[in-house]
Amino acid sequence: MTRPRFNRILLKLSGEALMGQGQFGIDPETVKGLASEIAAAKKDRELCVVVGGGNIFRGIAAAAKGFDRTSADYMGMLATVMNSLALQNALENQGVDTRVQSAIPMAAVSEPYIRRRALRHLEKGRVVLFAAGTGNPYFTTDTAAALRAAEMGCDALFKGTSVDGIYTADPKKVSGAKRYEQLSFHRVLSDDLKIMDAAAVALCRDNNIPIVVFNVRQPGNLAQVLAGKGTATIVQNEE
Ligand SMILES: Nc1ncnc2c1ncn2[C@@H]1O[C@H](COP(=O)(O)OP(=O)(O)OP(=O)(O)O)[C@@H](O)[C@H]1O
Ligand SMILES: O=c1ccn([C@@H]2O[C@H](COP(=O)(O)O)[C@@H](O)[C@H]2O)c(=O)[nH]1
Repeated sequence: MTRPRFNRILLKLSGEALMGQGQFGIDPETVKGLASEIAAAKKDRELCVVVGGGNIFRGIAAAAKGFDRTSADYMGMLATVMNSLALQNALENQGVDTRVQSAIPMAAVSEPYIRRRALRHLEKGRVVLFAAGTGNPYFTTDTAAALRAAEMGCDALFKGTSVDGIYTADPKKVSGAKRYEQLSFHRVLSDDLKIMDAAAVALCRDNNIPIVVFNVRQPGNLAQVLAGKGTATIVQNEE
């Protein structure tokens, strides 16, 4: 199947994509590799990025162990700021102009999120990294990615994760699960395919933003998938 070409995209990177072979945290070599793939991708399109925080802190996991959920979620959002700064640093080392905008104002380390300013950065060819998720607890960075993709008028949301698409069930738990090549938003929601939270999927559906799910931990895959090749699942509205 040939996938369409997109000119302004939002790339959502799972926090785990920054861990490398480790079980936790940020691996500088891995971040450098990701940055060079993003630098190449940037040459042909406008690009914004949202990075998750799962390599450092997940609010819901901490809440299950007795943490106050809202405090834990704020800690999770702070984790995404660290990841964004790490990626910004690696991108700038490769000569890519970037700005980090945080949904939780943090004047010493980033710009606050200002939609019109972010749009201007994109027009000037800068990569904009949106940090701190939506700025609200009880959300995820997938929802933040869908929200910012809608606000920035992105043509598509590319979700780079540790699986190469959407399966009939979680492939890490169900060995016989089958991968879909394409799917409707309706199907993702009605079959409760937990690749993204429902709020993010519904936001993309309502704003007609296709979602492309691919494995970003496989080197070189981002370029392949952006070129409409490689293994991925595309989610879009039915004709
Ligand atoms: N139907 C499905 N098809 C594919 N993957 C699925 C499905 N259901 C659940 N998953 C799981 O969804 C996960 C997607 O994780 P994702 O990258 O979104 O993590 P995240 O929480 O956004 O990132 P982070 O690491 O930043 O917290 C995969 O690891 C996969 O195991
Ligand atoms: O809008 C948001 C986004 C994120 N969080 C918290 O951050 C962590 C890490 O994000 P992931 O999407 O899991 O990578 C998340 O578990 C939440 O605790 C948030 O509260 N609001």
